[in-house]
Amino acid sequence: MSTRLEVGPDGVAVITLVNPPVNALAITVLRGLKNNYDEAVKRNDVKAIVVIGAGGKFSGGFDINSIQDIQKNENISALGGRVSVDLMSKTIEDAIKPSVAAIEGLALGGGLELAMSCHGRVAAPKAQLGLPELQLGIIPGFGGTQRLPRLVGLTKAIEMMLLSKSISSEEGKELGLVDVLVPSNELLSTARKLALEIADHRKPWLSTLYRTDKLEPLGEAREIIKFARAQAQKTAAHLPHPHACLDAIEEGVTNGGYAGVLKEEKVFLEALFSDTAKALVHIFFAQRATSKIPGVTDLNLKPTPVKKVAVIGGGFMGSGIATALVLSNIPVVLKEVNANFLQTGLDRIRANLESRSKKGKLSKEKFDKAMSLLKGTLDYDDFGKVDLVIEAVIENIPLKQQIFSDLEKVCSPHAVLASNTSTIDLNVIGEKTHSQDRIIGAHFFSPAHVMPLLEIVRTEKTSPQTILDLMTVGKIIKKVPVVVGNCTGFAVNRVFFPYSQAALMLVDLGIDVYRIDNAIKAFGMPMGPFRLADFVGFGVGVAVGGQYVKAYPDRVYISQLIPLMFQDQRLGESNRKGFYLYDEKRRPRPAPELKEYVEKARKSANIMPHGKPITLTDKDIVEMILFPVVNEASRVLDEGVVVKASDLDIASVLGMGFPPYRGGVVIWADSVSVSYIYSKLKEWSETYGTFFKPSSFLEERARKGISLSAPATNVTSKDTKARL
Ligand SMILES: C[C@H](O)CC(=O)SCCNC(=O)CCNC(=O)[C@H](O)C(C)(C)COP(=O)(O)OP(=O)(O)OC[C@H]1O[C@@H](n2cnc3c(N)ncnc32)[C@H](O)[C@@H]1OP(=O)(O)O
Repeated sequence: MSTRLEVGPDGVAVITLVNPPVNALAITVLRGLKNNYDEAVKRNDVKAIVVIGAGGKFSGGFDINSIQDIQKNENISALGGRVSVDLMSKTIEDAIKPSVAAIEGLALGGGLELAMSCHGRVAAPKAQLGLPELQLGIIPGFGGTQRLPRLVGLTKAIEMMLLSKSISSEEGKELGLVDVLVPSNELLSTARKLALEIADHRKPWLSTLYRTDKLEPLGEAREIIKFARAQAQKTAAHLPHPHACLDAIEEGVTNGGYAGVLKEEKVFLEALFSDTAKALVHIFFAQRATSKIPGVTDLNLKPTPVKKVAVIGGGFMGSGIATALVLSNIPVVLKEVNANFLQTGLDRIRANLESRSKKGKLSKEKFDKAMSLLKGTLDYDDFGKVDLVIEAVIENIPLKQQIFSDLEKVCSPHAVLASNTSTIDLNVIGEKTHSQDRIIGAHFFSPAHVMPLLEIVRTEKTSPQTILDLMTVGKIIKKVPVVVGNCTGFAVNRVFFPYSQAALMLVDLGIDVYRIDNAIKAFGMPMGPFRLADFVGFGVGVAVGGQYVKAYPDRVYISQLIPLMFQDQRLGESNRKGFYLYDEKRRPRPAPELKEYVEKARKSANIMPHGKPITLTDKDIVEMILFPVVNEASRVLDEGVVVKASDLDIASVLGMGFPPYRGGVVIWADSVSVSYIYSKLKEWSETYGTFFKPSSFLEERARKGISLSAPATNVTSKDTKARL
């Protein structure tokens, strides 16, 4: 892990970044770069310098492992000094010899910042260029906030940074970020040539930091920054770092690039140690760790190529799943029970694709391609040729059992047989087959073509090959697959069931519905529990609630509120009447008549102490709703429903919208303190009943002072073990 220096007879020193897989700028690489530059500048046989990345990738940026080390050890020595000032500016940009970056594959974060410190940039087609640091809760820290606006203009640079949005090298060429675009095989030779031309002053020797030609005039620049601040306030009100990034940009626009670099350095270091950055860096690694499943991904198995998929059922879930598949170029056979249902399913898929086209996210060509991959059917004739079936019919056990026993007969023996059930035990679904090893859950979240999470549910009989094959398809269709065990609600729905239960109990205890939603939204959830109940629909809520009462009778709270409303044909958002009323654009407003239902429910529950509403702060509300979620998460960890705690963090963020800048439900619980959560749950369980009773796992961790995210081997629990 370092760099390589080779000086050619043409007088060009080629410095190669070598740190697979993405040539991240680890401290050794940054040191190597500095040493190579010092040597190249000193040597008489060197006229110019080219920087390139090994293995077809320029660089994925500063090493995020080092960021985590810096955060954990609270020590910035892993940065290797003042990289922005000393290496990027003084050593590279101000050198007496010019440099050219030869970019292939990707130049992200510190990688692009390195390229922008060079005096020219040559790129191969389709390289990915961007400054995605804000996604990690930090800001660009190697001069990017200054150099990018000077190369592409303020508006585009702000968009790229604030949205962490990368562009292609083709777009980079149009904008001026890339000077020359050449085929891969000409990349190095063209970069050498350009470097020599700059050295000989046949091409301009431009130091980006001192350029102003692309910057908007000061007044206009200030307006652009003001607008960006307003946007950041609207879209990310909880987050300070987008504003910090704009502060650094503004300093450079007002007082010059070098002043901007100094401001950026200060702000970058502050952001690095923020809770937001710690949480988002955790999320970065947690997301990648979901692909590492012991006993599955470490067996050297090869994924079976999935060339064609069958989806059974063209309802909302089935059509969403089929949409996700055709969007990723996988041919789909959609099966329904009659021509009418089939047409409705196909129309839904078309509508999903059209909605993307209208938003400019799908070209006409891609739309046509996706539609051409779709075939409707009423029989099993095509099923012999599919490699994967995803069943998405109604939650009816005999129906599903029949389908799976049919599938066993009509599909090839290697085909993966998946069910999108969210409540039915997969062992029961596969009971009537001899193919339990290839039966698996593919639990998509609605809308399936939009939501990024895919819970892959394995039973004790599911084979590693089947799991691997579904994980692979999940990745192809751009989902984050999280492998979980087989239990009611799997990981996400199970952990978040107490979310609505606790909220209903608080209402019966006298707290206002809308106040609860507002407090939870202020915490950072995309919607409060009552807005969510409307969104999901009361029909689903009542049915799923029944399953939980059966599965976890010791910890459910039975409120009459939703059943009372349901009886009166209030179905939630679908008929525009639930806890809220909805206009034709589905905008919610409080429902004045809700009061009567609440009063009736409270009367029937009769749990207010001395018949009087309890008093809570917003903090209490958040804790009384989310600590039971943590409690269930602790059981899920204890039972081994997820492979590791960070899987639950990712699942909570991608499946429930738990705020990523809080790191996911487990890491958040650790940040609050396990013993505090335990003590509160214990107190409430004594006052309000067993719904709040802390799990033995939580109790043990609190007693021993061990975090919830620590691996299970640290604790021996008496509780039940994995139901995998
Ligand atoms: C001072 C500076 O301004 C600060 C910075 O530069 S911060 C870093 C900014 N850069 C980024 O945010 C880019 C982060 N990386 C990515 O977006 C993606 O990994 C990528 C687009 C580079 C590649 O994506 P993809 O091909 O899907 O592979 P992906 O699985 O994500 O990554 C491959 C491996 O590289 C690692 N990796 C990627 N970028 C890395 C980085 N900057 N540092 C350390 N490791 C990195 C991943 O952790 C993963 O490791 P694993 O195989 O052990 O799990």
